Parts: sequence; C-alpha cells; structure tokens
Amino acid sequence: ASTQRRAPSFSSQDSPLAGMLRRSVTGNGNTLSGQTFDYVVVGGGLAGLVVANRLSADSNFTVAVIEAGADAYGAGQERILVPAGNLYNSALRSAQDWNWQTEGQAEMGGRQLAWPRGKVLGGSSAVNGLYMVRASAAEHNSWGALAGDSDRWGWDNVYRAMKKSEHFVPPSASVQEVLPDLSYNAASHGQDGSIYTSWPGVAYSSTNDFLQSMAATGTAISSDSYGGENWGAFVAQSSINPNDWSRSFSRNGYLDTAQDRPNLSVLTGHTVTKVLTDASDANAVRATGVQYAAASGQTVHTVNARREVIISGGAINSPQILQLSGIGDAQQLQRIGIDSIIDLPGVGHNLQDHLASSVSWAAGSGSYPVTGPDASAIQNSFVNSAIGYVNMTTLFGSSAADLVNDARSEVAQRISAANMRDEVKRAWNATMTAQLDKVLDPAANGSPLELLFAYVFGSIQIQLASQTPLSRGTVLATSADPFQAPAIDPQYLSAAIDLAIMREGFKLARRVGETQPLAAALGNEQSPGSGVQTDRQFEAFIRNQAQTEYHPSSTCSQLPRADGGVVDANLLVYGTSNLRVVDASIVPIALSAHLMTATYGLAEVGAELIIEARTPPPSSTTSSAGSEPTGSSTGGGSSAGNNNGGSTSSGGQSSGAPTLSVRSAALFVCGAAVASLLL
Ligand SMILES: Cc1cc2nc3c(=O)[nH]c(=O)nc-3n(C[C@H](O)[C@H](O)[C@H](O)COP(=O)(O)OP(=O)(O)OC[C@H]3O[C@@H](n4cnc5c(N)ncnc54)[C@H](O)[C@@H]3O)c2cc1C
Repeated sequence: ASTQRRAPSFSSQDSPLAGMLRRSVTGNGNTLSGQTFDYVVVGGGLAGLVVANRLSADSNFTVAVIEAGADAYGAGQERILVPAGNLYNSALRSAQDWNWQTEGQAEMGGRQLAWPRGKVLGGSSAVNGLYMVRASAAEHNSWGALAGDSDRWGWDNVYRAMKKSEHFVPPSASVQEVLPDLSYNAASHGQDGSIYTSWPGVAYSSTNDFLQSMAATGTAISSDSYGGENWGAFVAQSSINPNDWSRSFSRNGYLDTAQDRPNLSVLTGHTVTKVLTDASDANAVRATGVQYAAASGQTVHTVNARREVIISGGAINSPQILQLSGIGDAQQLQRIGIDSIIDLPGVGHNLQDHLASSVSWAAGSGSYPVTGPDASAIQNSFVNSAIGYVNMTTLFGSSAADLVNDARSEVAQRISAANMRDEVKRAWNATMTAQLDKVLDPAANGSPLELLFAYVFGSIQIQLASQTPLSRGTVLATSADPFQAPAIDPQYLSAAIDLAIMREGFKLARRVGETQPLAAALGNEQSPGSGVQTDRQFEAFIRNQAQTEYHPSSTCSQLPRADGGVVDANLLVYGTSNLRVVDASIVPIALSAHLMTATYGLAEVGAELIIEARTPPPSSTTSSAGSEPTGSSTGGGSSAGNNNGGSTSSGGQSSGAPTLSVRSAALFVCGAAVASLLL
C-alpha cells in the first residue's frame, strides 16, 4: 500500500514541530546587528549546523549562525526534501546554488567547468546526490598524521564521530530481495545520530547485476565498506529518512531539533563579508566578530563574538572569507588591495577535487526507476547508489608499480618547478607523498578510482571518478569586494597519473558493462561509442567531457604552518587565538569517498574540541541569544571600513525560500551530473 502513497508535501504547517518552527531562524539582518554572541558561526551548511547544534546545547552559551542562502523550507522545498528531486527537479542552477565556475582548464581545452555549491540552510547537504560512503582507515590515518594529532584526527576517532552523527536503518525486506548482494554490518554504523542513512525504498535488479559484473572484472563485492576498508563493490547507503522517504541533511538533522533554543539565532540571506580582528596582542590575532550584508551595496552590519568565530563556509568560500579578512598570502592580498593581517601562504592552496566522466548505454530489457512529480513517495525515494572502489592493480595490472614510481619523479619535478611559496610546495610534497604511499602504491590496495552505476533519463551509465588526484589547484579572491567570485582553478589533469587513472577507468567501465550479467540488461553503448578505442581517443574524450564530481577540499588544510597549513590540530587558524575553520576545506588530502560522512565526522570532532576548550561562562553571561555590544567593535548599520561602500538599507529579507519554477530535468547529481551533461 505504501507504494501508492503520494509524495509528502512536507508543509511545515503540518509538522508536529510547526509551533516551534523557525523560532530561531530569521531573514531580518537587523536582529543580529550590534549584538554579541559567545560564538558566531559563518555558514549554515553541513558543518556549520552541526557545530551550532552542539555549541548551543548548553544554554549558558549563545550562538549565532549567518547563512548566505535562504531557509531550505518554504516554496520549492520539494526539490531538496524529495530524494529523487535530484533527478527530475534539481536545486542546482537555482538561487540555492552559488553557481561557481572554474577558470579555463589548461589540460582540458581551456574549458570552464560548472562548480555548484549549496547556498541554503544545510549547504551542499541540501542539494547533493545523497551518497553516504566512507574513505579507508589508511587515508584517515594519513590525515591524522598530517594534522599532527593522530589521536584526534586519525581513523579511530573520526570513525567514532561519523557514527555519532548517524542514524542507520537497514534496507527493507523487499529491497533486499531485489538486491541479494546488498550487505552491511550494523556494527559499523551509528544508531543514535541526527542523520539518517539507509537505502531507497525501491530497487532494480540491474543494480545487483552491476555488483556481479564488477566482481567478474576484478573488484570483489564488499560485505562492509564502512569499517575502514572501502575497496570493493557495494550498494551504498544514502542520506534518506525511511520514515517519510525524505532527504536527511544538516537542516532537518541538526537544526530542526535545536531551533527553539533561546540561545541560538540563525540569520539567513546574509553574506559574511569579513571577519573583524584585533591585532593588538603581538602573540595572536583575536577575532572580535564579523561583518555581513544582504547583498552588494546594502547595509553592512556587525555582530560581535565574545569567544570565537567559526568559519564553515565550505571549500570555496572559507578561504575567500579568510583572504577578505587579511589572512592569506600577503603579496597576493596586496595585489587586490587587501591589507595583510596574517601572512599565511597556504590559504586557498592545495585545492583537490574528484574529476568524473561516464560511459552510457541505451536502456535494455530490465526495469527502470520511475520518478517525477506524479510518482509516489517511495518511488521518489530512489537515488542511484551502486558503487565500486577500484584499486591500482585492477586498473594497471603489473605495470601499476612502475606508473607510481614515475608519478613520484613527476611530483618531485613539478614541485621544484612550481612558482609557489616554499610553504605551499611543502604542503604539496607532504600530501602527495601520503597519497602515493597510502592509496596509489599498489601494495596499499587503495581506491584511486570510483565507478558509479546510474540510471539517467532513460539511459544507463557507469560513471568513473578519480579519487586521489595529484593535481593541485587554488581558490583565490580576485577583489576586495566580497561579492566578486573568487578565481577557482583546480588545475585538473596537471599530474599525468590523474589522466592515466581516468583513461583506464573508462576502459574498465566499458568492460564492466560488457560483462555478464550486466551486459544482458544493457542496450547499445551510446557514449563515448565505438569510435573511441585507443588511449589517445579516451584521453581526448576525458579532456573534452569530464566534469567535477563535486568534492573540492583542502583549501584551508590542517597541516603544520611551515608546511602550508592554515589550521592547526585544534582547527585554529594559525596566528589567531579564537578563529577556527570547521568544514571540508580542512581535510588535507582528497579522500576516496564522497565527502559528507567525513565532514559530519570532522564537524562533530570540531565541536567537541571547542566545547572541551571552553571556560565556564562568567556569571554575567545570560542564557538568551545575543546581548548588547561589548568591546570596541562597531554596532549595527553601515560600518566604516567595509568593503561595500553602500549605505542602502537592506530592510531585512524573508526567511522563506525564493519562489522558483519547477523544472522537468535534473542538471546535476553527484555522479549523475556527468550524465546529464553528456545527454
Ligand atoms: C551537487 C553536489 C553533489 C554532491 N553529492 C554528494 C554526495 O552524493 N555525497 C556526499 O557525501 N557528498 C556530496 N557532495 C559534497 C558534499 O555535499 C560537501 O562536501 C559537503 O556538504 C561540504 O560541507 P561543508 O560544510 O564544507 O560546506 P557546505 O555544506 O557547502 O556549507 C557551506 C555553507 O556556507 C554558506 N556560506 C558560504 N559563504 C558564506 C558567507 N560568506 N556568508 C554566509 N554563509 C556562507 C553556504 O551558503 C553554505 O550553506 C556533493 C556536493 C554537491 C555540490
């Protein structure tokens, strides 16, 4: 009977929480203006809402969150809350997307690639493809070693924290029947956390065929890829709440349950334009608050931070916010008219991303997902989820070791020739060496390539995505104007091994599709088609067609300061006493996984260490949100020294989502995006 249900409307008025909904959420910029909070969190995305929830759990501490996008609830919320909204009604390219674009890519024919990012409460967790997968223990342990605190940032602790954020629900019996090779180990999952991880309520048999064909081509079916060993093929979990088949994301996971707290205030529709600092203490710069505005040319407000400012703007915006605040490479900041406060050359460097492409076939005789505005809730719970993490030996056979040795020499040459500060070169060296040793070296049995099985608009795809790029890029502010886009340059394919892995991944994807039992479920290959056979042809196709898999990281890397680090083991920005970054930008190496699980884990760890470090509140601290300004920071209204120069009153902004027309075709989904672009 449940298959006959219509998709839920998710009207906030119908919810048992309706009485308390949005109590702390406002779009009126005046509400925070001139106020003082213990903690000011910049960005209400995936990590920012985790931190805000945990810090505000103690009513003695006040917390403000400022989010540039609108609330996720309101008009158009279905495209976020309905999992298959990704496939037929994407939030991407709407006002809920930052709509970034890369610089022209030298190794990709000068193409500029679209880089979507969520601009809404929940951040990219509101607009993404819902895959919940984990990287290997070896990679997490590399991160811990690079961070200089393996106890805090190695696998054991981050694994615990990933489980802390998770509410695992096993698949339904009917799904398990269609997918007999779907397996899981409940012990690898958390049961009490805020984010549901489960499987869609419907399944299709060719998904199981994919697993079988992966095994037949050298990538065994994994019985548990969540416990530290992620190599293998499996049906991944998704961030889905099986109680109503809705997307589980940081907005409903971490904010719905906390937003009636009087000590928590969430402001939407306002962009933080800079962090305000006090450099009078020679030992460390102190963050005193932030400035924010609704849009370019509108009133610039100030909110004060009594204890800390926490930047959670994501891998693109966090380095830009630091640079706008005078923290970054001093010479580069000078060139764009920003006074340097802390010369920190690593800010915006060490950018890494997963690059993706796909082979697609016409639909065969099998059954296919039915999704769309008229489909039932359970039908619309469908999202693509079969995955395979592939090792070097499967891709390159006995020549894998030679290829990795060549890559080591190429890395050394590239670093020595690079026109970069020495600190950045050391960041490259440390992080690339970790990737070579712990993933790419065939003995490590790491997973430098991911294959995804996807149904996309009537065709079937096997997408391939590099997971361990040795290419390194940058995110650099182009202007002192905070509303100007930063220059995003991932420098895709600047490492020869990245192209080789993609090329062999293409061949493997085709081979999997031509191997039984999957071959029987597929029609003819549509793309790239029989005209692409040689290495050169595959490489040309990749250069012309590949796109982001949407997993940028590492632009505020957690590394030693001398090695190009931006934050220390406590997530404090070097040279500051109370400014932290907590989001995907701090992970020093690209992980062989989609980034949500690690980001929920790191945000939980980050919140724990902030709580551990905090001293009790003085008796004068009140438990209600906000108090009158303290210290020397400016109050509300137009502030002197702001970067906007405008004085038009914002007049606040509605907290509801903007009204946007429903669109009939998805543009991007994690992985599936590639597909749509090829159609
Ligand atoms: C299209 C897409 C598909 C993806 N698919 C998957 C997937 O299937 N599985 C997976 O694991 N991962 C996926 N990811 C990646 C994952 O969603 C992100 O890595 C993760 O959300 C990063 O979390 P974060 O907190 O670092 O940043 P975000 O979640 O992006 O949050 C940053 C927040 O800060 C806000 N912000 C930025 N600058 C400012 C400012 N100046 N002032 C105020 N607010 C600001 C933003 O609006 C945003 O809300 C996908 C990402 C995208 C974009």
